[in-house]
Amino acid sequence: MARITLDHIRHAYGPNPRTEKDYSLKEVDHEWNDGGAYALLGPSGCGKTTLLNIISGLLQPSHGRILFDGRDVTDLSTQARNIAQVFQFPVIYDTMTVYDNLAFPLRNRGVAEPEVDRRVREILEMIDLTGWAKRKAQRLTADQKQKISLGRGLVRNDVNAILFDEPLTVIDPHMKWVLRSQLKRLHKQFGFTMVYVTHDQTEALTFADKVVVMYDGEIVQIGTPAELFERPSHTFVGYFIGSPGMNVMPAKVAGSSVRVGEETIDLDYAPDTSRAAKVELGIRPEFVRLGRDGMPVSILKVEDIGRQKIVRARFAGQPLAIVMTEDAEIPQDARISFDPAAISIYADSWRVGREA
Ligand SMILES: Nc1ncnc2c1ncn2[C@@H]1O[C@H](COP(=O)(O)OP(=O)(O)OP(=O)(O)O)[C@@H](O)[C@H]1O
Repeated sequence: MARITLDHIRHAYGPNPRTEKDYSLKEVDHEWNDGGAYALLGPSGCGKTTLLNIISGLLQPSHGRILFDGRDVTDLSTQARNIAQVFQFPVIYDTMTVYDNLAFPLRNRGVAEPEVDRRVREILEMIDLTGWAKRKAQRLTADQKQKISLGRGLVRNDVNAILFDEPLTVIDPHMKWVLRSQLKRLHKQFGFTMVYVTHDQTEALTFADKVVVMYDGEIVQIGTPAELFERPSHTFVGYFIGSPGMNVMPAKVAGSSVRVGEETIDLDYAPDTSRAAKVELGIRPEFVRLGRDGMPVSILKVEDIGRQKIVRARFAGQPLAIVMTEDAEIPQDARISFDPAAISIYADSWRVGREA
């Protein structure tokens, strides 16, 4: 497995890119750890596949270099990069048996038959197709074929990295959960470097140690699931991670206090927003306290979602979501306060840290 260095990578699909807007992938300059499980998460069109294809060698970046364990592989083909890939739709040989499909990547590399057999049986069990080993792949359902693709991606343990591009899209919801947990287990057991593209936050948060959130051709945050939840670096991360997403409201900062509408909230630090055209306050619905003390709020609606309820309210002229436990009481004349440690201030959409 390999450490992957993305050295000032940028990509434009069209010729002669001039402005930032011409780049489908804006500058990425990061190092991803050997044995790390990374998820690339973001909405459709944000550049996830572009970045994955640059890592795999299907696409040459317009600028920058890519290194595996310090070795420049920018000009190498996918095959020479020694990478396994699993795509959204099955890539298998229909006329071969399930067993032979899984054995193919190993036999291709000259692995001895007893070892081929051991690995293939292990994978067959993992993807729950042991009973189908001798069947021709063409007889299988789309779901089963995709499991073979996944198996082919995992069967070799000498690859530099395994890249997954939305691999579970065609898999049914229960099996999705099973396979995701197995991927996680395999990662722990073998320490593969894995990069997993998805637009589904649950998939990203359960699979990865580090989630790479992309928005509009840019990486806006790389963090553990907890970091993305507690300290979203960009308002987009706040919206995109969590359900409901973070409350983001226009604000004005003066020293160590912040105004939202007519309300003033004290902070325990003084964020520097002096150069920002747009200043916002972010607070996750889980960290808004609703009770008898604090600032006035009008309650519009209460949604019961099982063990929790979501209160839809209006605060200082802005919509506000509040998450409460199922049994929490909502008083007649409800008021709110924000957990000071959970308030984030954003200057032109980027979080201004407490150290600022
Ligand atoms: N071959 C191409 N030629 C021109 N533009 C492209 C090409 N492939 C992608 N793009 C553009 O690059 C941007 C990023 O696309 P990309 O496929 O990387 O996003 P994505 O996050 O993987 O989206 P999705 O989840 O829909 O696959 C989009 O604006 C897309 O239209």
